[in-house]
Parts: sequence; structure tokens; C-alpha cells
Amino acid sequence: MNILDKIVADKRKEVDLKKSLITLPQLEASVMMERTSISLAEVLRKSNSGIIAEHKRRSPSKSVINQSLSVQDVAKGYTDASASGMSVLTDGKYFGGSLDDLVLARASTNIPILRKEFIIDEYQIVEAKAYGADVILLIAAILSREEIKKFSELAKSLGLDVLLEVHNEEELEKSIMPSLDMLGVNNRNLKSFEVDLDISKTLSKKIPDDFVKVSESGISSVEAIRELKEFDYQGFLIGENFMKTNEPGESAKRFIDKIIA
Ligand SMILES: O=C(O)c1ccccc1NCC(=O)[C@H](O)[C@H](O)COP(=O)(O)O
Repeated sequence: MNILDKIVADKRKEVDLKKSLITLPQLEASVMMERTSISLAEVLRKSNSGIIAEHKRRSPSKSVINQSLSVQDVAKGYTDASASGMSVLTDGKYFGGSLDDLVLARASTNIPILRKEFIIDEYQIVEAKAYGADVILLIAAILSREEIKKFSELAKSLGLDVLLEVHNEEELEKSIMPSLDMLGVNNRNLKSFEVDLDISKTLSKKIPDDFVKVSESGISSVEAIRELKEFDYQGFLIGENFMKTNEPGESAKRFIDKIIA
């Protein structure tokens, strides 16, 4: 079984357990359900940098990245750096994240927050809203077209933006639909962990102009951003490059300042 299949199998068990502990009506009672979400797609359309800075403690490809920082400090740092958005990993087993991280990030910043999660059930979308996210991620590699449609339409009905992630042409063709806001190309193969920025460059031509294009993973230089901008990317999801430092906010600030200089 590859790592992605393992993550999804664990996620199914986790979601089933959660559903038995916290019911949908209980989730829907969260004050956050009334909050007006901020559109990351709109922010990216107007942004000069397009950086979506990620809070990432560890990962299957790198094990430990940074376990010592508070998510509040990281969120404040990314906000001071003028990041366009923040991505918060909420998976515990493989990434060391949690829904607490999402709530704490929400309490520390007003920039749009992406719940970075392996979404396989509508329950997790309501959860994303209830815990303060503005955007959800849907990963084409683990969802059918019907699921992408059902999940993205639910997210839109809750006022959330949808970032749909693909890694190849087949996933892209299966996924295009009007209920998506952003098309993300993951440069990392989630089964082999191989990273190649050319994946973003190759797929860009196939993404219709109606969607904001986001390039994800393996980005560590301003030169790479400049090249990706030539391929019409407006969003850039960066995790490890910032989180591996002692001050992710400062690191993001220097990076963003260089882009907009
Ligand atoms: O990062 C991983 O090792 C990973 C492995 C399996 C599934 C997903 C994974 N990462 C999730 C992400 O998409 C990245 O955290 C995000 O794009 C930022 O990537 P990076 O800048 O390379 O940290």
C-alpha cells in the first residue's frame, strides 16, 4: 500500500470515530458557522506575491521540519510578512497538525486560511467551517468526479473557497467544474514524493483561465516564483522552505519582499 492509500485508510477510521463523538448538529452549532469567510481566490487575483504560507510540523517525506513553534506565532509572522493566505495542516498522524491548530491560527490572523487536509467526507467540510477555515483542499487523486462535485458544492454553500489539487492531466480532466475556485498543481508526487516544478509548467496550459492557478510544493526560491508567474500562476503554496527556519514569518517576509521589489 502506498503512503497516500495509508493516509486515506486512516482518515476513514478517524472520520467515522469523530462522527460518533461529535454530531453534525453539534458542529453546526459553532459560532464560526456564522462567520463570513474571506475568499483566497479574490486575494490572490489582486496580490503581487501570491504566497500561501503553510504551518507544517512534519511530513511523510521529511519527517521532522519544526516541532518547537507555536501556531499563533507562525500565523502572526505570516500575517506581518503580508502573505496572501495561510495553510494549516490538520492531519495529526502524518503531519503533526490538529483542528486546535486551525482554531488558534484563526484567532491569530485575518488572512484567509486553507484547511490542509485529506478530505474524504462531507463531515470534514462542515468541520473546516466550524473551526474557522476559509478554504478547503480537495485532492483529485483520492476522489471521484462525483465526490469532487458533491464536496465542492457543499463547500460553496457554506461560503468556503475550494482549491482542487491535481498532479497530472488525467486528474485535471476529471475535475474541471464550475464549483471550484482555484486549481492547484502539486509538484510533489504524493506516492513517490518526487518533486518537479515542471509539472506546474506543463499543466498550466490545460487549466482554463476562469480558475486561479496555484503551484504547490517544492518551491524554495524567488526565481522559481518568477518562472511560474510566466505560466500564469497567481498562487504559490510554500511550507518547508519557511517552516524549516526558526522564524518562518521572518523567512516569509524576506521572500515576499524580494518578489515584490
Ligand atoms: O509534504 C509531504 O511530504 C506530503 C506527503 C504526502 C501527501 C502530502 C504531502 N504534503 C502536503 C502538501 O501538499 C505540502 O505540505 C504543501 O504543498 C507544501 O509543500 P512544501 O513547500 O514542499 O513543504
